[in-house]
Amino acid sequence: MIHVEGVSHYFQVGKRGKERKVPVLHDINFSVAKQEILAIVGRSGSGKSTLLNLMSGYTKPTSGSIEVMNKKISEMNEGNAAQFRLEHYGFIFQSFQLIAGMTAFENVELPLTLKKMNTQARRKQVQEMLERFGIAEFGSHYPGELSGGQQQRVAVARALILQPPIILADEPTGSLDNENEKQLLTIIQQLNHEWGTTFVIITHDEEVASIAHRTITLNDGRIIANVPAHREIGGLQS
Ligand SMILES: Nc1ncnc2c1ncn2[C@@H]1O[C@H](COP(=O)(O)OP(=O)(O)OP(=O)(O)O)[C@@H](O)[C@H]1O
Repeated sequence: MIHVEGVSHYFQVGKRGKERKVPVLHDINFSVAKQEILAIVGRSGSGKSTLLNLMSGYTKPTSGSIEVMNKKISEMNEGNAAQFRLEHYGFIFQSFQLIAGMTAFENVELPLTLKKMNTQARRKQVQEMLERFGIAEFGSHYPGELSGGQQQRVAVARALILQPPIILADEPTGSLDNENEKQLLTIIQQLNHEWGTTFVIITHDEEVASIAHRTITLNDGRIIANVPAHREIGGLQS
């Protein structure tokens, strides 16, 4: 599904004439299987978000290649990478990233509207998604009228409504309390099982890593561990 091969990356920082290179990732190699839940852990500054940006095609690696579903995203131009993201990825962030001026229903509906799906089919699909996520009664609420846990469920419903094959998540439970975190992890496991969605999740949180099929640990831009959990991909997890 995803193959990261020999990826190194540095950022150029400083004023013109005084630029210097900041190496961030060094010779990163790993693959993600279809329907796998991969957790990426590591200290602050170890390169996790940079790696996710490279996998999503927002950043081009200094060297090495990243292939996603048989396409080299690391070599795509901006337009092709944007199109690729629309068709293959859903994104979940710690900060939800909901549109404040739209209701919960409209936020979840947005990807379907952009896809020009007809109104009736759209409404039905959004309603089903809100029900599945236990937030149907809040459809008419604006994000500012929802709790953090409810907002994150809206954000996850929006990320998943087009059933993308891959979800990239950056600290998805970072703003949630224990109860909301558990609910979100249950939803992730269900969709992973039911729809075969592949998840790559950056996390500081051991609870999140506990639902993963494999955990990669980064330290100073290097993979220092790549450890499978003894849990079958595609199987229902306890
Ligand atoms: N655009 C940039 N320009 C220069 N340096 C950057 C840039 N983005 C990230 N860095 C540097 O790259 C290193 C890795 O950052 P990154 O955000 O990938 O780490 P992280 O593991 O996700 O950290 P955190 O857990 O705190 O989010 C850091 O030293 C950071 O300062």
